[in-house]
Amino acid sequence: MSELEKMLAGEWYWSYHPDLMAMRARARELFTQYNQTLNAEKEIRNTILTTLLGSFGKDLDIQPPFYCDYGTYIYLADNVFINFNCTILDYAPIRIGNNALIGPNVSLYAASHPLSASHRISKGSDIAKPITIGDNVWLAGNVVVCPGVTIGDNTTIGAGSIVTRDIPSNVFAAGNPCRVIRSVAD
Ligand SMILES: CC(=O)SCCNC(=O)CCNC(=O)[C@H](O)C(C)(C)COP(=O)(O)OP(=O)(O)OC[C@H]1O[C@@H](n2cnc3c(N)ncnc32)[C@H](O)[C@@H]1OP(=O)(O)O
Repeated sequence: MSELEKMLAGEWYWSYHPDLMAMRARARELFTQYNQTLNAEKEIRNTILTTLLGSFGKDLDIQPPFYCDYGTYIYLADNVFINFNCTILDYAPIRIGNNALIGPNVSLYAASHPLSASHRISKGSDIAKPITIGDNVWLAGNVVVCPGVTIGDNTTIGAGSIVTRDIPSNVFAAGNPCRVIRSVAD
């Protein structure tokens, strides 16, 4: 298996393989271009995002600056709004559903490393798990979503939360670690 195949299979892999570094360099060039665009330059933004992202739906609005590692593994549905300074480490697929509101300084991290220091400093010490965010979800400012987390439809995650475990649909959850605070009826 190549390092890319291992990464996408959720196995330990070496993220400094030249092929992976080249893919990340490509993403950096594209988001650097994107981050220099003006709000009125919608066609230029759309062209860059078409090259950068895995897929996206209608009416996407990403406010610069925006950062990601590959872009290729980011899949956005319709009517997604991403506010300033979002960081997405898409070493595994990251899916965001329809009508998402992503607050400022939100970070979605699919990438992780071992806690054992000797393993961490060896080659092959990277691992990634997908993140899935349902439809109509609001992640308030400064939320961090950890690898492998799924957040259900219609849920709100309060500002500053660190989401380490799955959160169900139709709730307000917050805190570090993020816990369900209450159900939210529509
Ligand atoms: C798309 C964009 O650009 S978003 C723009 C930026 N705006 C934001 O980031 C919004 C910031 N506000 C929040 O995140 C808030 O958490 C909200 C609005 C989601 C919810 O706030 P509230 O309606 O006040 O929550 P609610 O009254 O249900 O609070 C219930 C409990 O949860 C606690 N709580 C509320 N928010 C949080 C939070 N972010 N972190 C930890 N605990 C929280 C409350 O203190 C309360 O605890 P208590 O009962 O012990 O007093």
